[in-house]
Amino acid sequence: MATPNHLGNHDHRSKELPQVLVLEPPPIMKFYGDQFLNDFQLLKAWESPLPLDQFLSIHAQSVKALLTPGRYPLTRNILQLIPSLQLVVTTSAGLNHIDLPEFQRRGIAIASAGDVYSEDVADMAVGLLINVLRKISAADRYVRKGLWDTKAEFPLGSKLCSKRVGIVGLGSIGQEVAKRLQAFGCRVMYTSRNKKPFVSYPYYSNVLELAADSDVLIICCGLTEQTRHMINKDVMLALGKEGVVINIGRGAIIDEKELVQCLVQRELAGAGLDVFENEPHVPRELLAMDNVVLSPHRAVHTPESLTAMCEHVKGNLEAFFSNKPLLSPVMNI
Ligand SMILES: O=CC(=O)O
Repeated sequence: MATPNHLGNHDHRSKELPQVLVLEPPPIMKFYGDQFLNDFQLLKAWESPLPLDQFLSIHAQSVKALLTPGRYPLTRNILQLIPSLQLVVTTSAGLNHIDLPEFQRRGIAIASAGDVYSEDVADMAVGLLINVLRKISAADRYVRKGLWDTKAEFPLGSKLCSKRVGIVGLGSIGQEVAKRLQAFGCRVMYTSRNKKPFVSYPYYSNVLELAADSDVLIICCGLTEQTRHMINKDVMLALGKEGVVINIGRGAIIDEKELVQCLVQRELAGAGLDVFENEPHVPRELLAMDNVVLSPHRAVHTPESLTAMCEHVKGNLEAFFSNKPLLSPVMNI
């Protein structure tokens, strides 16, 4: 295989292929390499010995498409260095790494993960909830530590069926969570920016009222200025001492310091967290709590979802370069 030169070019064929800038490899490339993008010339910034701004200046007037992972901040400063950019394909469902108003101002289209991950993330949300309620991780630790054979009684878990579950954000992930929990016999209700006419779950326009009527809150929305710290102390106190919080959205949707305090002071019964405010930092207090289940932001990733994402990214890039509609355009920017 040809080694890339400082421009990020890979082989002699690449000159004729549409160029796609990649500033940092997205998870699909880490797991599957980049063979699935053989029909494109990938300009890999991280393989260039040049500083990023110099690397970008070489391609600034020509490159039209950028492929990016969810964690790479796409700021006004970066966009200024790539004035020819017309499309960003992000492999994330969340868009909080993107300066959306600046994209809109520049007329740059965005294609997101769409609903490719929704089923896997919903499975994880339900898995975390059952784990917290039935203490599966704690039970595993109890057995491994050899405590079964002793007088240390393992505490009772709590039943999932008939729990009142408040879903925060009824987009495609929230809808998949709702579908699964209905099958478990839960009473599903939700809050969302708007009432969804196609579902019959009770709608709350206010998260505080939703929390007051729920046993469990599952955070499924995106992180925006409106949702940052939306799950604050008042919301957690309204959920109450028997309440459980599950977060598969973004860490900063919950006020993490207050969450820790509520758990320490037993104002909440437990939490299942796939996401954190300052990843990969996890507050130390949480590590010691048996009623908290922790996961390293992996809800979206299964071999199946990553395979689907390879196809999805390819499909979006092919659509763009052949002037067809994107598979998953972000509309409301
Ligand atoms: O968290 C992962 C994503 O937004 O896709």
